[in-house]
Order: sequence, then C-alpha cells, then structure tokens
Amino acid sequence: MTNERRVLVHPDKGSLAGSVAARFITKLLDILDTQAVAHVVLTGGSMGGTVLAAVGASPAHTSIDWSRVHFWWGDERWLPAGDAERNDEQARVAFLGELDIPDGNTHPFPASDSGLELDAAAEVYAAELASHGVDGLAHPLFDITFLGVGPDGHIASLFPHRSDIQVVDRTVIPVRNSPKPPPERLSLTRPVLNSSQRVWFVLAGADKASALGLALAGASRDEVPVAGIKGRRRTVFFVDADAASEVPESLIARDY
Ligand SMILES: O=C1O[C@H](COP(=O)(O)O)[C@@H](O)[C@H](O)[C@H]1O
Repeated sequence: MTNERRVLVHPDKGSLAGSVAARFITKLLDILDTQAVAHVVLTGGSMGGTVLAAVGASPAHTSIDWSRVHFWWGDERWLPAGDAERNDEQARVAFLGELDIPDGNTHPFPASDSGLELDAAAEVYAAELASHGVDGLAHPLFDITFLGVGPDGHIASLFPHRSDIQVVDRTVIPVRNSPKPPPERLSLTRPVLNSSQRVWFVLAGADKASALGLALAGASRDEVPVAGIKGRRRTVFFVDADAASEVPESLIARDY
C-alpha cells in the first residue's frame, strides 16, 4: 500500500458528498470488522455537514453499529453551545442528532458559555483526548480524519503565516485573532492530525483551486497549512472538478 497523496475528482459537489459518504460507510465497516471501536475526526466548514447529511441519507448507514464509533472534531469555533455556527452543532443537525449512541461517544470541544476561558478549554479537550490515548499517545489513534480546506489553505483552525501550524508540543491550541470569524477558536495541532491512520480532505468549489494546486505543487505548510498534513496510511483529497482545476493532471484519479 502506498501513502502517496491521492486526488479523486468528482463532477460536482453532490456526487462528491455521495461518494465520500459511501466510502466512509464501507471503510467503517472494514475497520469495525477488526477493531472494537473506531475513532473519527469530523470537520466543519462547507463540506463537513454536507458529507454527514449524505451519510444519513444513505440506507447503507444502518449497517453500521454507530455505538462503536467515537466522534471528535478537528477544530471548533469559540461560540456558545448550540450556536448554528459551531462545527459540532452543524454535525448534530446534519446527522449525529439522529443517532442513538451513548453521550460518551461524542467529544465536542468546550463551548464559550461553559464557564471556561479559552486556554482552559484547550486543556480540557487535551485531557479528554488523553483519556482515550493508546500506544503511549496523548490522544486516540484516529482511524479517519476528515478535513475541509479553506480558500487560503487552512485546515482545522491552523491558518497560513502563523506559528500555530508549527506547534508540536501540545495536542490542542487556543487560536486568537483568526482571519476567519469567529476570531477565537480551538484546534487540534499538526502532529495529532498527522497521527491519523487516514486523512480524508473534502473540498469543493473554484475558490479552493489555488490552495489545493499550491499544496500539491510543493508549497510550504507555512504558506498553505494543508501542505503539512498527511495520514499515516492514506491521504486522499476528495474534490469536485472546480476545486481540481489547478491540480497537475498526473496526480488526478477521476472517480467517474
Ligand atoms: O472555519 C472553518 O473552516 C474550514 C474550511 O471551511 P470551508 O467552509 O472553507 O470549507 C473548516 O475545515 C473548519 O473546520 C472550520 O472551522
């Protein structure tokens, strides 16, 4: 098996979401065949909820024992619980809310109305990760990590030309003065994301084309943070045709 980055292109956003959902269900079934539980990192942004809604719309999702799946988030916007702009709330509305799973299976970041300050909230989430740590890791061994990619190449809440992408001594960081609202956020760090067995980027739209093209052409993680992320076993970019317009043809596997 090769761990080269693969780019799978789909004609449009709808077919992209359906294809990723189908692969997710199939891969989870495989994983749960050999493991007691699976750990999945979810993303926010334009594709996070869209993919989860497609999972929920697929009749095949009922073949998964969701009580054996743990859900984490790659980042969160520092907003009150239940705010429609929170990544966990968007996931709940899209799909998680309809699942009958133990509360302990979902691991949302603390909210801004939790009574915690931002720094303390990062520590609380780090402790939650550590409580599920295995193999000497201060976090779970993530089976699948979904990441969206911003038009500027940011992933999770790790933005270009900031020191956050370089942090390697913590699992969770508070983010302040984010260039994208809201200004305060929480994010997993690069080493945690890169410890995932599989990283699945999902991105659609012409505004993502430049960042994706740069990342695949060898730009630095400082310039486009997405360039610094790679799964241990697999790294796949699931994209639509618009987002793929600046990807070198030699890297593209057309999925239709
Ligand atoms: O704010 C965020 O943005 C990124 C990318 O979102 P998109 O809407 O440009 O696709 C997302 O991955 C992240 O989880 C979110 O907090």
